[in-house]
Amino acid sequence: MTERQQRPIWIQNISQLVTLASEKKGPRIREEMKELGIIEGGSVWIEDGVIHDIGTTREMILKYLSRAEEADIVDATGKIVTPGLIDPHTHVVFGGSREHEFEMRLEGASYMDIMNAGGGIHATTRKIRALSEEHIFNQTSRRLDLFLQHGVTTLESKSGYGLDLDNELKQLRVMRKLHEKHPIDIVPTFLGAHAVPEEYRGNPEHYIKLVIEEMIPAVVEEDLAKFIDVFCEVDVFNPEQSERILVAGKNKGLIPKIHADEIAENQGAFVAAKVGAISADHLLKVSDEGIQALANSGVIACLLPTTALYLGEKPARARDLIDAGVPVAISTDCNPGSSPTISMPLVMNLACIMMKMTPAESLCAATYNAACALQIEDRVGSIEVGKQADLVLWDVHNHQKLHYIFGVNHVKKVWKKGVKVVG
Ligand SMILES: N=CN[C@@H](CCC(=O)O)C(=O)O
Ligand SMILES: [Zn+2]
Repeated sequence: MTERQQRPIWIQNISQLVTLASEKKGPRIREEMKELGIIEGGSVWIEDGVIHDIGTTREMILKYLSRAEEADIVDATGKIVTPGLIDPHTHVVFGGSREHEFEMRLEGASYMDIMNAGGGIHATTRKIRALSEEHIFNQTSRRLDLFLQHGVTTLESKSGYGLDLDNELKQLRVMRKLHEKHPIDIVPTFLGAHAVPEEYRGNPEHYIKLVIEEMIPAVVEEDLAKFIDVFCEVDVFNPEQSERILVAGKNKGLIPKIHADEIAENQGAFVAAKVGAISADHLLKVSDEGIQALANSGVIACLLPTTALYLGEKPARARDLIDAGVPVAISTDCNPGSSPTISMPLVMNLACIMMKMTPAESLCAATYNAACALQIEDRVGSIEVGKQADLVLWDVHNHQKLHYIFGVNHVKKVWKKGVKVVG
């Protein structure tokens, strides 16, 4: 059955329809992050894959009773509906796993020690280079199923485990195929500057030349990425190199993002502000001045609390960022080293528990502001007439409970473009 021929879906008696709708366009800051546009006793009519109408169940019965027989009716008594979650920072296309590094870290090794000794990103790079496209596709597709079961309907995915022309393109082509075949929408980011590969050790400038002169043009030529990212970190790419790579990408039409101030303060926030990045991600060690630079330039802070937890680091300063007027998004950072998780609901719980964000701020950060970090807020991230019908039905009475009870998957049903894909 094509999308055109689908029966309409009518969700009724929703305890809270959490729309995130607002007059405000663009990323939300400060108090705006708490405005959830809740309709108590809500109802949604979905038709042709889009949100056709919303209101209270009482209003919607008056409007749609005569068409009730055409529709598949869902009774959502005692449950809430939110926009599909959006994960704006993942490394979900990877091969193998790194549990031995987890044990090494438990015994005292640091993330950077392991990477500098040829593990970490380099270990996953060896895997990606060795595995076939088909194998990587199948492994990632199973991971995407789990994301979907946990309420994620769109995610960003970075390359950065190929670290040579062929294998970076291989990773990005897998993303394109997954985007076509899997219900989850994938927004691709080129992260060729994730590490200096082992064969260029001691020669970063030669690798940067390859990224700028060969990889970026090839990625753009095949239209394989929307964003460009760089791991701006002590012992990886310094601020000047990071800026050069991001500007080269920007000049070819890619939108900059940056791994900023994750392990050490490394001027990442300033680079983000200078190049006009859409987001600066991690920010565990950002300085007060760095926060101000982000606020002044409207860069979105994408915070990754599971990474801080997993690496045993202090969480990012979400409160200071929000108070300074920086829009905040949150993400899993799904990767095999510093955050092997697929759970945005866990990230939302931890945004509250570790970073003292309120449930409302957390939900905004995982939906609307996350959509802004991917520049797709015109079609997803909130429940508004005409937007894509990407919705989650949660088995909780109110949105606070979603954040309050943790370690449980509250997802009951998920619709992607108006098609039920979970439940
Ligand atoms: N910090 C750099 N990149 C990832 C980790 C990648 C890996 O360890 O494989 C991150 O965002 O945490
Ligand atoms: Zn990352």
